[in-house]
This record gives sequence, C-alpha cells and structure tokens, in this order.
Amino acid sequence: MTNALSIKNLSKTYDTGLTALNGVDLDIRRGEILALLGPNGAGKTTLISIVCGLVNPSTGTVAVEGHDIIQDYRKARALIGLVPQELHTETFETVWDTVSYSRGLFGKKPAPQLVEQILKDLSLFEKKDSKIMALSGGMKRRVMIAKALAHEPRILFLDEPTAGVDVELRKDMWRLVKRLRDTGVTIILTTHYIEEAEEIADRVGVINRGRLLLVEDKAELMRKLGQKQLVLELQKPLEQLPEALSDYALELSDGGTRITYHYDTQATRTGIASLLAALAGAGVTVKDLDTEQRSLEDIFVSLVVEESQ
Ligand SMILES: Nc1ncnc2c1ncn2[C@@H]1O[C@H](COP(=O)(O)OP(=O)(O)OP(=O)(O)O)[C@@H](O)[C@H]1O
Repeated sequence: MTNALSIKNLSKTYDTGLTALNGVDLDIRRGEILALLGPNGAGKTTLISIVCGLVNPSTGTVAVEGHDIIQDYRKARALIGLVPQELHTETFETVWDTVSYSRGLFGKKPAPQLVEQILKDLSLFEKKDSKIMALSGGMKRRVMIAKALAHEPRILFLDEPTAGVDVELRKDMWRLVKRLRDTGVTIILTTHYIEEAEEIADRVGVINRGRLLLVEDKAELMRKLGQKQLVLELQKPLEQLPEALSDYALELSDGGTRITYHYDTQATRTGIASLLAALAGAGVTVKDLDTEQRSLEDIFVSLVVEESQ
C-alpha cells in the first residue's frame, strides 16, 4: 500500500534568502497520527503549506497517496483537509452553510447527511443555524475542523490545533483527533506542546531550523531514550567527587549537596547498588534519594540544544 504521504528531499528558500526547510525526507503511513514538534520558526507551517499547494517548494517532491502535488495537484489536494493556525471564517454565515460551502469548493455534490454527521461528531449540530460570530472561540475552532472534513479527506493537517486553548478544550480536541484516526483518517499535527505529542501521537517528528532531526515511534523513542536519573541529597556538602567514584558518570551540583546519576532502565544492571556501596566506602552519607524519568521534553530540549551548538 502506498504511504499516505511521501516527502523527498524537500527544501524551501523564501525570496528573502531564508531557508525554512532543508532536505526533509518523511514518509507518513496511512492511519497514523504523526506529531511534528518544533520551536517557533522551525519550518512546520512551511512544510504543511507546501503539501497543501499554498507554497512552492524550491527542491524535492511530495506525493499524496501516490499523487504528485504539482503534476497531479487536484487529486492530491482533494485528499487533504487543512485546519490552519489562524481562525478565518465568514463570520456572518451559519455553521451549516459554511461547512457545506467548503465541500462544494472541492467540486463534491452536496451531502446533507454527511454534514449532519460531521457536525454531530464535533458537538456542533445544535449550533448549525448559528452565525459563526456568535460562537465561542472553542466552537469556532471546531467549525474549522468541520470545514476541513467536509470534502471527506483521507489526510488531515492540524496546524497547532490547541494553541491558546484551555485544558478542557485541549482534552476534547485530543479525543476528537483519536476518534478521527479510528475512522481511518491519517493525521499530521504540529505542536509546541510536548505533552500533546506524548498524549496522542503514534510517531513523533522533531523539526528545528528546517531540518527533520528525528522521526520515531513514540513508544520506541520513549524506550530508547527513556533514561532515569537518580538524585542523591548528601548529608554534608562535597568540594569535589571522591576519586573512588570516578568510574561513574556523576554530576555534583547545588553547592556540593547533590549528586545526579543517569542510568538506563533497560540495562540488566543499573549500577545503583554498586554506586551506593562505593559512596558508603568513600564515606559519603546520603540523606535522601529520588529517581526521575526522562521525558520527551528532555529529549526534545537536548536535541534542539545539540543542534544549535
Ligand atoms: N512567506 C515567507 N517569506 C519569508 N520568510 C518566511 C515566510 N513564511 C515563513 N517564513 C520564515 O520561515 C521560517 C519558518 O517559518 P514557519 O512558519 O514554517 O515555522 P513554524 O515552525 O510553523 O513556526 P511557528 O511554530 O512559529 O508557527 C521562519 O523563519 C519564518 O519567518
């Protein structure tokens, strides 16, 4: 089966000379939720805009279910639904009309039953006759999703779906995205929020300064890089680490009162028991100890920092 999306060597240099995307290769499988994580200006929106035909690439190719986005633009575009970052809808129109109109834009025949279902799925049906301007911000966001779904796309792009959204609505949005995926829609969302990627993505891509630094199954990523750290609070501050502990990669911090030890939870031996014995042997008394799991956030920060050095 062809991939939902196949992106090869995609680059974009804007007229200003700024390279927003640099040699991106990415295959997106059908029916997955891929979260593209990256700081401001990383190139996420540029990537989406190229796939949706809003921006021309400088190099590279994109195929949507095998259809090239330039040679076979109409077919490729019809397979995609886009929920842009900014909310822009015709404020005087009703919910029903604006969603039905979006379907018509793709040359699809009216399908009132389908529009009804979409509005029901998004808890908007009671508002079908309301004018957009009379809706709350969260409802307007859902109207944007309804519009993007009206022509029955197989791939849905959500550009920062939960930016500036409160916690409750964010959770609603996550439930909705999972439901859509369960109906077979492939979903690509961009986000600044690591917990969002952690919560709903099947795979996570990290993008920074136009480069795709990593694409990994979320579970695999968490497992591979899922290290823990052991934090030891010392009874008395140390000026430096005793020679006897030089075999362990330890960090001394907080005025010599704290030792941090990183270890791999997957390893057969974590080295904790021997470390504690070595500490006791060196006359270091531990007051308290704690372990912390490395999160996707730590992984993200270390990747982005590494790249900027
Ligand atoms: N039309 C344009 N002309 C020139 N430069 C642009 C244009 N659009 C975007 N850029 C620049 O390209 C870079 C990538 O922008 P892009 O919007 O793709 O990033 P992003 O990852 O979506 O960021 P954010 O999270 O802030 O939305 C930025 O430096 C931006 O200023």
